[in-house]
Amino acid sequence: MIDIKGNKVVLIGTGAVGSSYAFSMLNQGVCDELVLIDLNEKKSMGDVMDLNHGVLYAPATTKVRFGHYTDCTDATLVVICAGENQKPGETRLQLVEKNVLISKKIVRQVMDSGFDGIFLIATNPVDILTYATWKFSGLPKERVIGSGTILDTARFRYLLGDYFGVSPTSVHASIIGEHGDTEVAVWSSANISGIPLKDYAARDHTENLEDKMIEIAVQVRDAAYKIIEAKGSTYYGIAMGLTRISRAILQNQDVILTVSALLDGEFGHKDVYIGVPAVVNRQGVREVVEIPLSVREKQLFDISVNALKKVQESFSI
Ligand SMILES: NC(=O)C1=CN([C@@H]2O[C@H](COP(=O)(O)OP(=O)(O)OC[C@H]3O[C@@H](n4cnc5c(N)ncnc54)[C@H](O)[C@@H]3O)[C@@H](O)[C@H]2O)C=CC1
Ligand SMILES: CC(=O)C(=O)O
Repeated sequence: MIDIKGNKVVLIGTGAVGSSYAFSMLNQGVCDELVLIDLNEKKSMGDVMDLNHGVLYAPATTKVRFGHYTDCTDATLVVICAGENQKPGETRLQLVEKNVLISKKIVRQVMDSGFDGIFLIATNPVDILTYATWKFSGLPKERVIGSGTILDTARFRYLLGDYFGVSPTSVHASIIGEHGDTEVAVWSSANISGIPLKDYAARDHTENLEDKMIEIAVQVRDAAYKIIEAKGSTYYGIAMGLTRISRAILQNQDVILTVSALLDGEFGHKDVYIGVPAVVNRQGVREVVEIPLSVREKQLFDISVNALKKVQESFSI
């Protein structure tokens, strides 16, 4: 059983994604203590100093410090953002070999500390890396979570909100499947405050909704490629998505988020970590929520599962 009092988070990997996550956590006052670890110790130490100089202006006093793997012993949450990122034009799946090796070393050191909390993984390809962490750690599936399609869903809701002129919080829609090229937009249940998209669009949007839907789904799928082409890597969006998941865990929120969770029969699949809506709380993933899918969406989801399983099977994880 996880200690429900402590709110200690250990972050491993303080590159662009990790340091943005640390900044976001500090700004939202989500944890009591945030420990930073990276192979590049000097960079982490610099980040610790820099972040601490902002604590005065944060909503809560988070203790930020540089640390080592022994700090994981009593951590509630270990967040892994360490590893290679994509170069322009590279897919997430092309990172798999290098990042699985890095993950193996990191997870071993975390587990050697006696860690008995929850892992949250961001390193790409995130679904495969989450599966690898689950296998390497030996922890129950509920306590190993990947960021999955949290970012893709945020991109989707942002673009739909922008198109329809409403806040993304009023858009209810999700992206499921691989965090990558085979992800699936769930149009069949997408709605704006309960109103199906086609009915909402009929009010004042004259454009062909089908064409717009295709355009938005492509924009979501290819967003990372565009950002990487423009500035080298993506980090703010995922940092805020990771903070949202961390808050759901640390504050025991029972909130439904699209994260990478292990399927155990849900959606007709087993033994694969993939982006799905799931109830997240202090125990990790409480349950996967089997939202209804159209026949076409289910076919696309199956293709996504098979794409991940193919990569999974090519490794002796
Ligand atoms: N899940 C998602 O939605 C997203 C995932 N990512 C992924 O996050 C990962 C990190 O990306 P960036 O921060 O941009 O990369 P980065 O290159 O800026 O940072 C990576 C950090 O990992 C550290 N590192 C490498 N090996 C390590 C080890 N064995 N132990 C400890 N630290 C180690 C490096 O020293 C470096 O500081 C990539 O795999 C990237 O693809 C990025 C954006 C979104
Ligand atoms: C890099 C990445 O996975 C993303 O921005 O979606």
